Amino acid sequence: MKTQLSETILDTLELPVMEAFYTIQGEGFHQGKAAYFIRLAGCDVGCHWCDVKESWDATKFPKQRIKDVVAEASKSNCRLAVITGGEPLMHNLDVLTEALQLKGFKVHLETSGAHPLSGRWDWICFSPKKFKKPLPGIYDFANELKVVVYNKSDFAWAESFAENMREECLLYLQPEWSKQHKMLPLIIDYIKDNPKWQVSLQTHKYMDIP
Ligand SMILES: C[S@@+](CC[C@H](N)C(=O)[O-])C[C@H]1O[C@@H](n2cnc3c(N)ncnc32)[C@H](O)[C@@H]1O
Ligand SMILES: Nc1nc2[nH]cc(C(=O)O)c2c(=O)[nH]1
Ligand code: SF4
Ligand SMILES: [Mg+2]
Repeated sequence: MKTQLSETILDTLELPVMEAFYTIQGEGFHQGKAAYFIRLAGCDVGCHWCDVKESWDATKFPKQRIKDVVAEASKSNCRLAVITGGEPLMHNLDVLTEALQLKGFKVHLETSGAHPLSGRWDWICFSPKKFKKPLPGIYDFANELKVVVYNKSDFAWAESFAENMREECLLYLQPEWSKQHKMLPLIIDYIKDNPKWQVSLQTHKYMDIP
């Protein structure tokens, strides 16, 4: 079994990092856990309600060596890394995930699934988008499906994905932040009628943390 990545690879490979920060995972199954977030730049999906549009243009952010990104992450107290973006799967994530795992991290992914899956993951949160269709390759690997609900038609759209997921995949409905007041009551009623679903709120926004 390989236990070390070659120094040459770690010295050479770079990724565009918009920001990296130590916080609490605010969403989904792991909500409430301390986690080190690595937000990779670049996204071509174009959700009009995206809460991190600054991440879309990867050229705005300098590339960082994977070695340095992992060294920074290792200074945090936790051993849970969340790779998000932007759309992280626009980049090959094999080396980043392996390097983090070799430092003892569990590595979680936040993705729209619109690009081919790379990397080895301890947890995958799949959040499909209408604006660029996901690739079906992600269906068999997702641990949670987290659908953002922006309007009423999104419930039927969410079901169309749920039926493709593995039996053990957890199902979450998350209100779009600006539509929370309108959509949360509908989500609550929907889940009471369809209890295979659970609510996911962006709890970090209530806690006013990154
Ligand atoms: C910014 S995205 C980055 C990862 C990836 N591009 C994706 O969309 O899954 C991280 C998570 O935030 C969710 N999200 C983005 N904007 C949101 C908003 N305005 N309200 C609720 N959830 C939002 C996304 O659906 C995704 O689950
Ligand atoms: N605290 C916190 N939790 C999160 N869970 C998913 C996030 C993301 O932007 O991917 C996110 C985020 O931006 N902050
Ligand atoms: S896929 Fe993710 S990062 Fe890209 S626009 Fe949509 S929510 Fe934002
Ligand atoms: Mg976020």
